[in-house]
Amino acid sequence: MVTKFFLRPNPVPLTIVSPTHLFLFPKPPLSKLTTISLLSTATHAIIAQAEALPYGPSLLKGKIPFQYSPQQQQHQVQYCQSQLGAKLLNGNKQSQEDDEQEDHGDGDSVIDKEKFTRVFEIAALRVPAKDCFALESRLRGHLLNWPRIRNIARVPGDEVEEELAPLLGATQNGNTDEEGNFDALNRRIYGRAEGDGEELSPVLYRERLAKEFNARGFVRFRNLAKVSRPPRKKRKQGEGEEKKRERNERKGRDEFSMVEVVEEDVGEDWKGLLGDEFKGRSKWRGSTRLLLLDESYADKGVEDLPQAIKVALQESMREYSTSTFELIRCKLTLFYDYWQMNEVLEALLPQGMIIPSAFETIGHIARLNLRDEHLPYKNLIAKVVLDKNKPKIQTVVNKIDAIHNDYRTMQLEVLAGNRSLVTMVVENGLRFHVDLATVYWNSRLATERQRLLNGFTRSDVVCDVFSGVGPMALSAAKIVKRVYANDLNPHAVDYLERNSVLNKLEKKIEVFNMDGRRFISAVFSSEKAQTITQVVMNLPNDASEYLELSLNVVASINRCI
Ligand SMILES: C[S@@+](CC[C@H](N)C(=O)[O-])C[C@H]1O[C@@H](n2cnc3c(N)ncnc32)[C@H](O)[C@@H]1O
Repeated sequence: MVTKFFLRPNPVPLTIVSPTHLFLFPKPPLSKLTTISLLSTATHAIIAQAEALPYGPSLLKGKIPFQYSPQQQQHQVQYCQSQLGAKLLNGNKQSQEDDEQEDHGDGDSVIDKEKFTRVFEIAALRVPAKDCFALESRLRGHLLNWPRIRNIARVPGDEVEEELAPLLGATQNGNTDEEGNFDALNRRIYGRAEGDGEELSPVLYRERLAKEFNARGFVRFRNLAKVSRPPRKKRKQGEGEEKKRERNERKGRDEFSMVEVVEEDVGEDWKGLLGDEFKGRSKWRGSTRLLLLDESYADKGVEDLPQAIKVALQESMREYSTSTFELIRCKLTLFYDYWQMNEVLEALLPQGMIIPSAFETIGHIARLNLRDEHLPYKNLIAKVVLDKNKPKIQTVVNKIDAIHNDYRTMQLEVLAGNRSLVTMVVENGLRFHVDLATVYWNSRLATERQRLLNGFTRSDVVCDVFSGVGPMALSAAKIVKRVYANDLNPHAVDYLERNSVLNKLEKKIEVFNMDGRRFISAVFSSEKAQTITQVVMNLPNDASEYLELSLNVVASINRCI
């Protein structure tokens, strides 16, 4: 049974998770065991606020939204301590083996994603939906501005169907008030308004239209609005009320974050901020949105909001006579999927350990090159790499040994994801099928290959002695007259042939499967030798030997001629 838990001598106290999903922060000196501390029994466990934490979201800030009973906590601590003690005493060996068996390489049982959930209390302005974008750009400096979190948030029930607004007595488009204002204005200027008897003269009528024309909303020009606006996306057929409700419930939540309202309008004194103009404004009953405010306003009242917000709201009130605002308290929850790979690994790996952040991507495969110190956490690391790089990455492998064999294939261990090592790589506009279990591939050589290709011309004939699956030979075939490609590995030759067909280059390439020495002798003793202008040899360890051979062969041929 795998049991893992945090033990970390840093300002974050131990957080207890489910009994089967404890975290391991292994091998601190025994004296550090005393740093285990428990979260309070309050409904929310507050992570200690480390001093001078950086601005923005952090796993060291916020609250953990779940907690265990004191008995459960006690049980967990005893369990953790006994496990850790056992691990330390046994040199961590046996437990590690157990872990590996249990993990089956996918690390799923190692990471308790719930542990990465953090709740942040923030304040938000509830504003009319139609004003939200304008206000967002005006107030940007005072908004939350957290990476990947939209400043404009949606919550369930924030959308009111246009047809429903009048039933709610709302003045969503300001019709009632505007109508009244307009009539009053007409009466003041002309002594009468529409409906008072006489028809308005064409001039007055035009004047009225001009006043009513609202470039944003086409208030009175429904047909014009229809022509100008792009058609609404048609909802999928068969999507019923059920789906609609579901969509509404999901509002405010995506895969990595969720916004919930916890306290409705906490701004009693809007008049104090916005002046008498605000007095008597009825509550907005149309569609609304939340503008998430900077974290420093989390517990501020209306009176503490800065002047810039006041000015922006006042202008919005002037422009839209019905605008109204609310200051509300919200909960922003960030889930495991929100955090970046390095943040998650930093939380999981022991303090001071270098966080593995680089890997080579070969098609859908991420290839790690883990250090020895990482090996006890290899499944954990691989799972995080997989989670954080999906869907592009489907498999995570680790290079387990230096390349020793003739075919230059790597010894790879699949740590997470699907086990297929057959993938497709795109390089230089060409597609290459590769099976990392049987052939050589190194994406890092792409630049070097490009450097060589830049020297080739249409009149060249290229001889690639160690061609592998053809990254050089096929790229050259796109440019030059003819390519002779050879490899000792039959799998590589098989893929080379397939790849030449896949890229429609089979007519320009001739493929050989023999030892490089034989290939050189054969090619240079045939009539092909007369045409070859470029020879590529990519076999780092033995290339010099082959170069010598090539030169000798060429020299002897020249002597014969
Ligand atoms: C470093 S890889 C380079 C492959 C290819 N040029 C590339 O960049 O992907 C070396 C290749 O040489 C092949 N090889 C190794 N020894 C060989 C030999 N004696 N004769 C021919 N090919 C050989 C291996 O199978 C391997 O595909």
